[in-house]
Amino acid sequence: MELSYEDIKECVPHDSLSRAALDEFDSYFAGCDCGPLALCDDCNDCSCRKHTPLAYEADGRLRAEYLQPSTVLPPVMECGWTCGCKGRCLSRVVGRGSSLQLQAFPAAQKGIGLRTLLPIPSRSFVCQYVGEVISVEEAARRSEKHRNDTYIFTAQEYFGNARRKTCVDARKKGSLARFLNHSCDPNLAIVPVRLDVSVPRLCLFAKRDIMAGEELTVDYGRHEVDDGLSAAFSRKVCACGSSNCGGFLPFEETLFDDSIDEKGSLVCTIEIQ
Ligand SMILES: C[S@@+](CC[C@H](N)C(=O)[O-])C[C@H]1O[C@@H](n2cnc3c(N)ncnc32)[C@H](O)[C@@H]1O
Repeated sequence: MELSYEDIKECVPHDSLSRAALDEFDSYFAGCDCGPLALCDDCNDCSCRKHTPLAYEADGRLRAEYLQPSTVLPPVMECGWTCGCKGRCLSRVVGRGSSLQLQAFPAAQKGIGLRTLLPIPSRSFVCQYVGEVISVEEAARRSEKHRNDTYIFTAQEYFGNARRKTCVDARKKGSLARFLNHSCDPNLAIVPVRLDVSVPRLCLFAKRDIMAGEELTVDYGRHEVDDGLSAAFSRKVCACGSSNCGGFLPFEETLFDDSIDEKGSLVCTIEIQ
């Protein structure tokens, strides 16, 4: 595992991205022209809300439907710096950041893990998975190289029949979120959130109330019944300790397949309306 990394606050584009993908980092949404006191909720005429409903409750927590498995959801889009609204806007949660205190700690067989020093209410924004945004081909190359030890998270979003993959590698550049370990019964869920530009931010929200001192975990990918090939394919034994543990880290089961999302990358799949 890789302990030294450059600490960054936001994702950075990598040269492996196409010109069009690089341009997305600088192409800002028009934003709403609401006044500084606007709430930008579903009850006013905010132009941002005409595209997507407000994803948050008044206390800033994500609406429950966004954490339901297998639901088709509208994308989460927040107001950003091109918008006229300011402090009262209810659509600025990731944009405001988090005041939670997170800490890396030794997590036995899992290496380093991440825990919270404060209680976290269910559906609160916890942190962003930041790193280098790399091309699918570069993700395939890197995950082949590091196999049992990857920091790449691939979000797959489906917009009807179109699929968009966003690959974020926190190996060399990242934040404390890079220490999130896998659990088959995780307390965090990953949700792509957009503000300012169309490149999604991979954001982690609490699936339930989390106590101070608890390890923060996420599900790295798909779960399949063990086909007996785990040992032959050198899959890493999962040490999550949950009662429904699948036995092996899910993202490593098809390391020797051809497609990028089966090459050891952590995968989340989201269907968007
Ligand atoms: C994104 S890193 C997480 C941080 C890592 N533990 C570290 O020390 O840097 C992913 C790697 O952590 C380890 N890991 C994560 N969850 C695990 C689990 N449930 N059981 C065993 N190892 C795990 C695996 O080596 C995996 O490739």
